[in-house]
Parts: sequence; C-alpha cells; structure tokens
Amino acid sequence: MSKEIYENPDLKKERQNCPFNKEEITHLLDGGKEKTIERKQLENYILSDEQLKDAVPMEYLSHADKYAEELRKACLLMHKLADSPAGQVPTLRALMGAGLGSAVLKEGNPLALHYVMFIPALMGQGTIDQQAKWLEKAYNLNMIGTYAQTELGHGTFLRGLETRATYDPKTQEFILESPSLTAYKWWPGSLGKTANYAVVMAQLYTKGKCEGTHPFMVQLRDEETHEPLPGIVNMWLNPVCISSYIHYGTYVKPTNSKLSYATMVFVRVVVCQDVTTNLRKAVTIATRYSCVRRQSELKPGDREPQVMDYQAQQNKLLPPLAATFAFQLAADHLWNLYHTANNNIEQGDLELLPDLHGLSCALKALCSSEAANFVEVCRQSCGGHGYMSCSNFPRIYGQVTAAETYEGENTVLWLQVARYLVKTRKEQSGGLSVKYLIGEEKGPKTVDTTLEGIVKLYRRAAVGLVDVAIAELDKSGRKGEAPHDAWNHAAVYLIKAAQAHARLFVVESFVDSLKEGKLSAPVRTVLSQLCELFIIYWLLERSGDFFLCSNLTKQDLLLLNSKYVELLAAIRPQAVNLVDSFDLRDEVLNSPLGCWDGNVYQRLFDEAAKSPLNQSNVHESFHKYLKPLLKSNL
Ligand SMILES: CCCCCCCC/C=C\C/C=C/C(=O)SCCNC(=O)CCNC(=O)[C@H](O)C(C)(C)COP(=O)(O)OP(=O)(O)OC[C@H]1O[C@@H](n2cnc3c(N)ncnc32)[C@H](O)[C@@H]1OP(=O)(O)O
Ligand SMILES: Cc1cc2nc3c(=O)[nH]c(=O)nc-3n(C[C@H](O)[C@H](O)[C@H](O)COP(=O)(O)OP(=O)(O)OC[C@H]3O[C@@H](n4cnc5c(N)ncnc54)[C@H](O)[C@@H]3O)c2cc1C
Repeated sequence: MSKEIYENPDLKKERQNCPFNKEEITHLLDGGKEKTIERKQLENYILSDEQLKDAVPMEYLSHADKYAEELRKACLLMHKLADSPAGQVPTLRALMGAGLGSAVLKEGNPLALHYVMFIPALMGQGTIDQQAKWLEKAYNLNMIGTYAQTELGHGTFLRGLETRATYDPKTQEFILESPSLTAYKWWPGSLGKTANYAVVMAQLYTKGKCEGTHPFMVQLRDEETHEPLPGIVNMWLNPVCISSYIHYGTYVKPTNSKLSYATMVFVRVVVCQDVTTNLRKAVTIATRYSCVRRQSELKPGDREPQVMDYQAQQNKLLPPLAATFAFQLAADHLWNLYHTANNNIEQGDLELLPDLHGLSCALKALCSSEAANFVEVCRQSCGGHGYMSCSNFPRIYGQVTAAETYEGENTVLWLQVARYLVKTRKEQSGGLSVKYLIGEEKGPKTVDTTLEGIVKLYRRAAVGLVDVAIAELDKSGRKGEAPHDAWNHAAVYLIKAAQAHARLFVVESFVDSLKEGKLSAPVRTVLSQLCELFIIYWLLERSGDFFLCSNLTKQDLLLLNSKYVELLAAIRPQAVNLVDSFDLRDEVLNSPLGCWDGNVYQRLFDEAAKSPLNQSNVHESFHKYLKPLLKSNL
C-alpha cells in the first residue's frame, strides 16, 4: 500500500484553489520550460547520489574535517560532471552557488573560485596563446586556481596593492614579491590548502616605472606533492603576466587601464543572482513556517491563528517575497547588458564599459545589502526556531552578508556609482542605464499614485538626488575646497544618489518585465500586485528622498500606505503558492522550518537528536568539571 505522504493541514489548505499556474512562474524564473526540465533532471542526478549526503551534520565536525568532507564531495561532483544530463556549463553554474550546490556543499565549494574567478580571469584577460596553454588544463582540472588580489593591508584600494612584479629584461622574467607583511595575499578563497595556481594582481614595474596593477599567473604548489614551491611565502618566482603588455621589453598601455578589473565586474553580475537565490530560500523557509506556526490569540476565544495572518508578519515577509522577483528580473537585465558590453569589448568597443561598471556596482551593492536585511527579517519572523543552526538562516545570512563585502565593499561601490552618475549628469552623456538622466521627467510635478506615477517619482528622486549631490560638490568648490575634499564631504549625498539610481533600475526592470512578458492573466495579476507592493514599500521606507525631490504630500503618503496594507491582504492568500513556485527542493532549503510538507516539529526534534551531545544522558564533562564543582561547597 503506498505510504500516505504527510502534508501539514494548514499548508494543504493554503495550496487549495491556487488561482494561477505555479509552473508558469517556475518556468519564468528558470528561463523557460526546457530549463526547468533540465534543472529538475540535474537535481535528481545529483541529490540521488548517496555518497553526496552528510553522515553527520556539518556543524558537528571540526574545521579540518569540514574542509576534508567538503573537498571529498566537491571532487566527487566534478567526477559526476562528465555524465551530467544538463551538460557541463549549466551543471557547473548550478553547483557553484546558493542553489543546488549548497544542498551538497553546505560550508561552501572549495573549487568555486577556480570556476567563478580563475577561469573567467583567463578568459577575459589572457592572450590567445595563454588561453591555449592554460584554459584546457584548467577545464580538465589539471590545475586548481584562485584569484589572489586582496592583501592584509589592502582590499579596496587596488592602486595601493603592495605586491610587486618587476620585469627583468635580461631573463625576460617577472619577479613577484610581497615586500611587507601587509602585502601578503589574504582572503583569496582556496588559497590556503586547495589551489596550486593563482591569478595574482600585482603592481607591474618595468624600467623602474610602476605601470599599475596587472594580473599574473603564478604556480603556488608542486603539481605532484602539493607542497608550496620554494620561497612561495614572501618571494614568488616565475609568474607570467596575463594578457601581457610587455612586448620585447617595452610596456604597451592597454586600451583601458581598467580592463584588468574586468573579472570583478563579471562576479558582481553573478553575485546579484546568487544573493537572490539565497533570499528565495530564506523567504520560502519563513513563509511556509509562518503558515504552519500558530501562536497567540487574534480573535478572543478563537483558535491560535497562523502567524502569517498577522499584518505585522505579512509586512515582514511579503516585501522580501516581492524583492525576489524584482532582483531576479533586474539581474537578468544586467546579465544581458554584461553580454552586450563584453561582446563589444572583444571587438575593441569600450563605450558600454562605464555603464556596465556603474550598473554592476549599483546592483551588487543594492541586492546584497537589501537581501542581507531581508534574510535577517525572515530569520526573526521565525522566532526561536529561526535562530537554530538547523534552520539554515545563520548559513544563508553568512553567505549573503559576505556578498556585501567581497567583490568590492558596498560603500566603495556606491561611491563608484556616484562618480559615474555625477560625470554622466554633468556631461549629459551616459548610455543604457542612465537614460532618464538625459530625458528627465519634464512637466508638472504633480503626483499620481498609479504604478506609472510612482515610477515617475522614482525617476525624479534618482535625478534630483544626483543634482543635490552636485550642488553640494559645487558649494564646496565655491568655498575653495579641493575636489577630493569636496567629494569626501558630499559622501552622504553621493551614496543616497547612487542608491536611488540602483532602486530605479530595479523598479523599471520589474515594471518593464511585466509589460513585455508573455504572462497569463492570473500570473500577471499576482506579479503586478507584488510589483506594486514592492515599489510602494521602498517609497515608504525612503520617503525622505521623495519629499526632497518631488511634490509628494502627506496625503499622498497616507494614500500609498493604505494601498500598501491593502496589497498585503490581497497577496497573503497566495504567499505559499508563490514560494512553491520557486520549486526549491527540501535538500536545497536544508531547513526543518521550510520543508514542503510542513512537518516542522518532528523534523526539528529529529535534527536535535543528531547532536553528539544527545547521544548520551550524561556527558563525560560532568564527571570532570561539574561534579567536582558541585561537591566543592564554594
Ligand atoms: C555562480 C555562483 C557564484 C557564487 C557567488 C560568487 C562567490 C565568490 C566568492 C568570493 C569571491 C570574492 C572575490 C573577491 O572579493 S576579489 C577582490 C574584489 N575586490 C574589489 O572589488 C576591489 C574594489 N576596489 C576597486 O574596484 C577599485 O579600487 C575602485 C574601483 C574602488 C577604485 O579603483 P581606482 O583605480 O582607484 O579607480 P578610480 O576610482 O580612480 O576610477 C578610475 C576610473 O576607472 C573606472 N573604473 C574603476 N573600476 C572599474 C571597473 N571595474 N570597470 C570599469 N571601469 C572601472 C572608474 O569608473 C573611473 O572612470 P572615470 O570616472 O571615467 O575616470
Ligand atoms: C567571504 C569573503 C571572500 C573573499 N574572497 C576573496 C578572494 O577570493 N580573492 C580576493 O582577492 N579577495 C577576497 N575577499 C576580500 C574582499 O575582496 C575584500 O575584503 C573587500 O574588497 C574589502 O576590502 P577590505 O577588506 O580591504 O576592506 P576596506 O576597504 O579596508 O574597508 C574597511 C572600511 O573602509 C571603508 N572604505 C574603504 N575605502 C573607502 C573609500 N574610498 N571611501 C569611503 N570608505 C572607504 C569601507 O567602506 C569599509 O567601511 C573576500 C572577502 C570575503 C569577506
């Protein structure tokens, strides 16, 4: 007789009479029906392998055992690549980030940097000959690389990196050295124990002149013994300059000195999608749990309600639910810009590079910071159980907050965006992502609170805040302040302007995607409600920006607040159906709180039972420490 599949009755009820086709949303997020089929085949292929399952929860292993266990599984995954039903590249992409890969490698993939940064650096900056020599070796895993840029003393200020690569014309070699403790490469993933090669960013010196930071291929360890090569600690020999600008001993300037930063642009684009995947996991866990959890008393004398029925809980969870769609659609737009810009750059056309740099910095900083805040709200919305390690919130939060720092610390990236906006506004130039700065909203500044009217408010805030920042810079200039001082003293305004620019891009991506998308009426309805909820949510959160730059009134704000709470109530009945549409398997969620069947309490209990401390009634430490204390009559 088939085993009855348990489904929590409340979750079951939430799923009845869903007014839209969940699979349609799944296909939208996957990039089409075929992609969904491919993803599910790949998930089955990977998650059915018993050798990829953890014998004990990772949190109970030592640091060294965690590393060894993750490396074991990462290597097994690489062996499985060849037979993957989805092909190598889609499989690799799925295994590197917060999605399928995190279901197997819960502490992170020791080989991630090899694929996410080392190979992209070779592809983006290596010469044809260098690519011929190294790419096949890297793809065949005959070498494991990382991207070594950050030093103990410098991570942000690349022009301040201390590692030096001095070109010796006699031997036609580069001598790499770390001249000081603060020059030691620090932070690069896999550098400690896994990688045997690295792309090292170093200041290139030739003929006594510093030509700025350039990428170098450096062998770190013996390919057979894995022992560090001699002198690897503070003197690295025989590196090779990647995309060499040394021609017969003479330095030839690249067409754009920032092309060596290209790898970071690529990862910033990828990070937007990865933090969105993590946010989707957090929202799914919190939403399902909030429909299983019953607590307190809403109507006196009634049964304890589902906590999702509290407006306060809806206010916590529905904006992040909407954000997952907003960020995914914006990341898709950015990805398309990346491909267009990259194809142009390969033809020598660098015109879109500033747009790509500005937008990738803006979206990486916005998606990572907003996702981090939203993940913490999701964790808090689950009360004490959200605090447990097994809830998976601590790990998701750690991964998303890391993204606020790596690939460019967010504040620094906001200032890069501001630099791009101020320059663009002053030159009335700029391409794709600042089109409105040129054609800013003309006409009366009256406010209408329709979707189009609200988008116009975002445009006014984005342009207006750039103009406020420019006015601050000009005021400082008139006081005789040097440009760098004026820039520093306007930082608060500059960052506000950059953030408003990023939010406008996300809002317009969401609205445009719904306009252009071939969606069924029911899906369009629910996604439009999420879109309107999200853009009103952000406006209410940042109302000061809008008061500063438009004729928004107190009445308008009260009206928008009423619209916001109406939308909370309208979307509440579809919350579980929307997160079900993400189609995230329990193994990917990796949380008793978020499992599809809602069997939360039994799964929590089973997880607790796995703790080594719960394998005996009295731990040995009692006899060593506590019992003597109890007898000591202090
Ligand atoms: C599939 C799953 C994926 C999983 C997710 C990924 C997992 C990865 C996990 C960890 C990996 C982490 C890796 C790292 O962290 S690598 C190290 C990252 N470090 C940084 O990002 C450093 C940040 N700092 C900088 O980028 C620079 O120092 C700077 C931009 C802040 C300043 O550089 P500087 O040379 O001083 O430039 P200026 O500010 O003076 O500007 C000059 C000029 O250049 C333009 N510009 C700057 N950067 C770029 C760029 N990257 N691309 C294009 N153009 C750039 C800038 O706009 C100025 O232009 P101008 O105004 O016209 O003069
Ligand atoms: C999980 C993780 C993985 C990483 N992986 C790698 C890797 O694989 N390879 C690699 O090379 N690096 C890696 N890094 C390092 C990362 O790139 C750096 O930490 C990051 O670039 C920030 O630089 P920093 O640590 O020097 O911080 P700092 O730049 O020292 O930042 C400290 C403070 O100074 C502020 N600040 C700095 N400059 C300015 C400015 N101009 N204006 C205003 N404020 C400023 C910052 O906003 C911040 O508040 C990783 C980091 C993490 C956390």
